[in-house]
Amino acid sequence: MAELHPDIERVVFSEEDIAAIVEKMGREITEEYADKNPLVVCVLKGAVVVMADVMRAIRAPLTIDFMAVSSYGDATSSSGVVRILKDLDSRIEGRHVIIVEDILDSGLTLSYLINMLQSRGPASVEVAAFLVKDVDDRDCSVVPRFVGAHVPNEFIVGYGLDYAERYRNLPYIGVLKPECYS
Ligand SMILES: O=P(O)(O)OC[C@H]1O[C@H](OP(=O)(O)OP(=O)(O)O)[C@H](O)[C@@H]1O
Ligand SMILES: Nc1nc2[nH]cnc2c(=O)[nH]1
Repeated sequence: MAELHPDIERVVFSEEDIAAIVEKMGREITEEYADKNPLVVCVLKGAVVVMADVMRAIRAPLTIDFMAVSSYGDATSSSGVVRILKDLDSRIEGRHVIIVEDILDSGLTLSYLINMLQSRGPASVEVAAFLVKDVDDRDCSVVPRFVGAHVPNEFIVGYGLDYAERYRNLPYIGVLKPECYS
């Protein structure tokens, strides 16, 4: 087990928890997409870690692509104004697209992305969200087809998730000590 980072107050998902969630998501996606050759899209930067794990847990042919977006907001919330920093390399017309996200919080980022991708004529667009935060004010238009696990409404880091670009490389997911927020 990895040594606990001194800034982490509490672990929410251990490496073992994460591995089990990844396998479950991989199994579910494999069952539904075995014959569909999906395009699995990673939303950078946060989803890069879950993407690397989940794509290897999908036992079916697929291709991958990446988008980089930036949501305007402060370090712990997004505003819904999304800027595309890197678009897909692939055309998605007629393709079954699965967007892999590390976390669904307000839903603003995904809502924007889904609308944008839908306008390009894919066969389908679904979301695989590793974590879904239990919040009251979610944009209800976003309903992930695949959910890894639910988390309470608190800010978490690790396994791709950052605070001010730090902590993405922690192999577990946890809550920061209050004194670590600046
Ligand atoms: O549901 P929402 O409230 O929109 O929040 C979810 C988004 O927030 C995080 O990204 P962030 O904008 O922090 O960028 P990052 O992926 O580069 O960390 C996360 O990776 C999701 O993309
Ligand atoms: N790091 C991090 N990014 C987020 N984006 C939306 N919710 C969260 C969260 O809880 N942690």
